[in-house]
Amino acid sequence: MTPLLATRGLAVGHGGRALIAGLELRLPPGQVLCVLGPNGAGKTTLFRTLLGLIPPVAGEVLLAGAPLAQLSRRRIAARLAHVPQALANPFAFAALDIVLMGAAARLGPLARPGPPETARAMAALQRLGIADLAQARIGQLSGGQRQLVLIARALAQQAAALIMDEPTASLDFANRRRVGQAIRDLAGAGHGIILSSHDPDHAAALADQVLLMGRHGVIASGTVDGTMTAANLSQLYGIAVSRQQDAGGALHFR
Ligand SMILES: Nc1ncnc2c1ncn2[C@@H]1O[C@H](COP(=O)(O)OP(=O)(O)OP(=O)(O)O)[C@@H](O)[C@H]1O
Repeated sequence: MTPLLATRGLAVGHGGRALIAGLELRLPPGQVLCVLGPNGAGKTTLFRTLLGLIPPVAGEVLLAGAPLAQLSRRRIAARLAHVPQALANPFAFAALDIVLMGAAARLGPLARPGPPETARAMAALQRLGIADLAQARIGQLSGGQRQLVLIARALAQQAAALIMDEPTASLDFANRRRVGQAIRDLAGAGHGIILSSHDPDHAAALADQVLLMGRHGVIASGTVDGTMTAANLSQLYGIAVSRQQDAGGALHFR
């Protein structure tokens, strides 16, 4: 099966200098790939490269088998959506307006969203269980609600692959769980999701595959169980890490 997103010999960085090289990622439908790494390892740089916002230092990104470099912004938007961090938004947009931006991403630059786009935006809000927030101002929502609105925007874009920048950062326990469940539901519906996290426990609970991105290159990648070992995480963060598995099978790192 053609992966939704893949990389071949990808090196990412700035000004022609690679932060990380030799990335061979493969994101099939229905999978969550979590990128873990210390501050400054290059997770955001990788995501910006996968989104086509900065060029690779070497290698290439393939979207549904097609080289990203040959696709227009609109073709990229049809296949890949970005969910940024839910930072406080000073603008007085309603949640529905934000989601409409996703629904309109495939329209031409001068086209205005019409009834089909509004219906798609409402359906996305409904799917995430927040249709009642459609008219709420984004600035008045909680961090968790804002994150769900941004995921709804990506869904309204109807791209199969989603890139999420620390989607559960700064969320409380309940919202973290809610957003985590939404991510697993999306994978269950056939989306492929790449996300970053600073929480190994949460990553282990959410992901099908992980990429451990160290300051000097990839430390390991593959399944959660085989990759998230105490030794690999100790190397990744430069501190002693122990791993435990609870009775339910969930992994915990200390
Ligand atoms: N536009 C830029 N030009 C040059 N260097 C940059 C640029 N953006 C980021 N960097 C550098 O690239 C390195 C990786 O940054 P990046 O933001 O990708 O890391 P990160 O893993 O996402 O970190 P964090 O976990 O703190 O978000 C850092 O050393 C950063 O200073």
